[in-house]
Amino acid sequence: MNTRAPAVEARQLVKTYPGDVTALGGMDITVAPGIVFGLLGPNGAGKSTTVKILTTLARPDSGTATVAGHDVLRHPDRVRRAIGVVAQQSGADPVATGRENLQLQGRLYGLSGTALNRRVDELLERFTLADAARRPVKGYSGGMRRRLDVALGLVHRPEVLFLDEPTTGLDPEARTAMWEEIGRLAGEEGLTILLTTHYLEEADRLAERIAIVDRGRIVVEGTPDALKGELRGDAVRLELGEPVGEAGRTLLTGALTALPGVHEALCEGRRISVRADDGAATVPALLAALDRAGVTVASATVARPSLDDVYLRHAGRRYAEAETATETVLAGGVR
Ligand SMILES: Nc1ncnc2c1ncn2[C@@H]1O[C@H](COP(=O)(O)OP(=O)(O)OP(=O)(O)O)[C@@H](O)[C@H]1O
Repeated sequence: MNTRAPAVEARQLVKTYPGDVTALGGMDITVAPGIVFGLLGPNGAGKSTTVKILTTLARPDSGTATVAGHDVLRHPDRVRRAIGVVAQQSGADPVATGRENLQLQGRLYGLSGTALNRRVDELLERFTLADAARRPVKGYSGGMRRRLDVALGLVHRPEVLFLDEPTTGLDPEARTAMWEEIGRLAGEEGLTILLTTHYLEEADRLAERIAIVDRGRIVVEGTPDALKGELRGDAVRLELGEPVGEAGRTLLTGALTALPGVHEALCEGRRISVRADDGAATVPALLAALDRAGVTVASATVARPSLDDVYLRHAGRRYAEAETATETVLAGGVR
């Protein structure tokens, strides 16, 4: 059992932005030291606001938080010494070389002389940037820039590293390389990593524990396997010929959950999600029940539970829908 104090502890963080936007509505997080903790949620869920508060860049309206044992409101300077931050936007100077960027960052943290040079060389090597070290950053690929950003966040050997959407905007190859890099970092010298992501796959792959954020709160937290394990059996998804109305929905879900081996059924618009012991074996009975109810089925698929199903269960909507809903809001200029 891990008896060390939490690396990050936030209690009931509330943050409201002008225009009555509640970004955080009582956020609680506890991150044990030495693990990769994933804050997973769609755009606008409140992940960046949480990171800003924990990294002392914003103040909560109420609530408390400690990072590496220091109170973010009372001792922001101590927190800043103990953390590394890799923000969504690169902090590197594009005109300076990779080496110069690292040297400047090191100096800001009080390193100098051979200690600084040694640390810079080590990081350039570590992030496979040694060959590009003398080239201006503006000529780097997206993946190289991101690796430099992470190296910059590590110059002063922080206890806690914040990675805000580390792979957003990277092509699939660079994303996989970054995942491998983060995986390697995780095993190192007790470093704690808090990463935010809106990629289900990223959280599943990297994080030892995941907290799902929806509308400014944690809706569920646990290991990826435990979260998926909550959902017994297979997920069966049925696409309907036409949407089902409110009244029909209750009748249908009642009829489907009465079938043997079916644990739950959720109907939203044209889609029915069913959880069943043996998905493939249950499909014929599901189709027959829907046929009896006069509902036409366009397609049926069987899958192992994914984090998307966990999100649906706890947030009450599909992950992709939550993302689209936010995009609509953004397109409307509300943000
Ligand atoms: N400076 C601001 N002024 C007004 N509203 C804001 C501001 N920053 C964030 N918000 C709003 O607060 C909510 C939470 O935003 P936040 O950026 O924390 O979410 P997020 O989960 O990090 O999303 P993203 O992945 O897009 O960064 C959203 O509704 C957002 O529009």
